[in-house]
Amino acid sequence: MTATAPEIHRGLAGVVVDTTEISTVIQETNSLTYRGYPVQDLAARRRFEEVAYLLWYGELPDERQLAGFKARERALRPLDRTTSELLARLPETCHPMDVLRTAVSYFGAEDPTEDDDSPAANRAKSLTLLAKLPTVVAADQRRRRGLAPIPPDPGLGYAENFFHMCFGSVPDPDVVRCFDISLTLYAEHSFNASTFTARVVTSTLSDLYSAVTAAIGALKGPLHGGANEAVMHMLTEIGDPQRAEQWLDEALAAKRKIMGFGHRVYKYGDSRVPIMQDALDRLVARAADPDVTRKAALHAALRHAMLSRKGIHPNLDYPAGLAYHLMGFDTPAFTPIFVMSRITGWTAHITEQLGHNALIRPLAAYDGPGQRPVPSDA
Ligand SMILES: CC(=O)SCCNC(=O)CCNC(=O)[C@H](O)C(C)(C)COP(=O)(O)OP(=O)(O)OC[C@H]1O[C@@H](n2cnc3c(N)ncnc32)[C@H](O)[C@@H]1OP(=O)(O)O
Ligand SMILES: O=C([O-])CC(=O)C(=O)O
Repeated sequence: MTATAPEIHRGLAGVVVDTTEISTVIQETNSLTYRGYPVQDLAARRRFEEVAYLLWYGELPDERQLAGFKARERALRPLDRTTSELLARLPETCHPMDVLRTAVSYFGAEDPTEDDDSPAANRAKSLTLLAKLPTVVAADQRRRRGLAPIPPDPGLGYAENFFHMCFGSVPDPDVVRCFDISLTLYAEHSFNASTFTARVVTSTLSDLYSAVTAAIGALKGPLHGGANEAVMHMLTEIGDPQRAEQWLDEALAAKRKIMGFGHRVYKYGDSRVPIMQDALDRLVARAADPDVTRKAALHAALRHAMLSRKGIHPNLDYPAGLAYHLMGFDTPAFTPIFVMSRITGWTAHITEQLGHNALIRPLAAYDGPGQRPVPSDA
């Protein structure tokens, strides 16, 4: 009797591995919902802190709950001296995602409750990370510019405080709003590679910091979160809107992946792109600067060329990359900013995984050499 060959799903494409209550893409409407709420409505009507609360607690906060949540987050923002000194010792040649990964690993090492995986302990750790990660990202960007860190301001909201810690000032509310929208859009996306990584680590009953450290590693790659930074490098390489089509033809002929395009789940366009593109258009319009207009024209030209050549739509990283550039952030900080937002989704999934845990351990079809004798020593 011949055994039937197992069906292989490379990259787990199309495989449903578990249930989740946190978010879903509704294919019929091409809409993403967090805990049932359409993300475009959350982005339009709520601030990122409220979205974080929703992802963790399952419901939007009332006024009192939001005030308490904000106060706790603001109080946790400062880094202690040891952490600041440790991070300042990391080589500036390393990627800022390495700094973030090291920071989270260190937060775990110094937390005496690291192995307490009760919901209350994990909620406290999640809030600590949400509060401290922007402080790490901002200090690291300033260090690379040869500038001293700026301490967090507990009087400012999450988005405003990040600008303050990066630049020593808060831009006008339109810019802050565009940034806040990007944080809402980046917060959660079901079983993407980094979230799944966090769930795999959690499924072994390892601790939250280990799961987040691993997730940061997964997000860093250019096929995932690293694409927002890669988009900016690509636009810089192309340089001129007139070159977009020729550059694309050559890149496709060389079998290059075009950064910020394509998606495992969305085949007819990422539901988050219209909202982020709208925010980007607002940033371009308010800049009223020929250089910004040229960058926006190049961005649009490449989008049109990619759609006409390959029929492939942009993903969220495409408009977010240029938007972060126009907000003044250094390109290597783009993926760390993604982490500042996605920490909410990752930790919501860690809690959910622990709530009905099953060790994640798939099978592989072996196609190596058949069994053979070990040769005797030479
Ligand atoms: C927030 C996020 O993480 S969103 C994703 C960010 N990543 C990127 O922008 C990186 C560029 N994009 C890609 O590499 C891919 O589209 C991925 C990794 C996102 C999705 O990949 P998959 O679901 O595995 O799709 P797959 O790679 O099989 O693509 C299907 C076809 O479209 C092509 N394709 C998909 N995306 C691209 C792209 N960006 N550039 C060129 N061709 C592409 C593939 O080459 C493939 O063509 P083929 O059938 O002729 O071989
Ligand atoms: O879902 C994915 O595969 C990637 C993505 O868009 C995200 O993580 O936001």
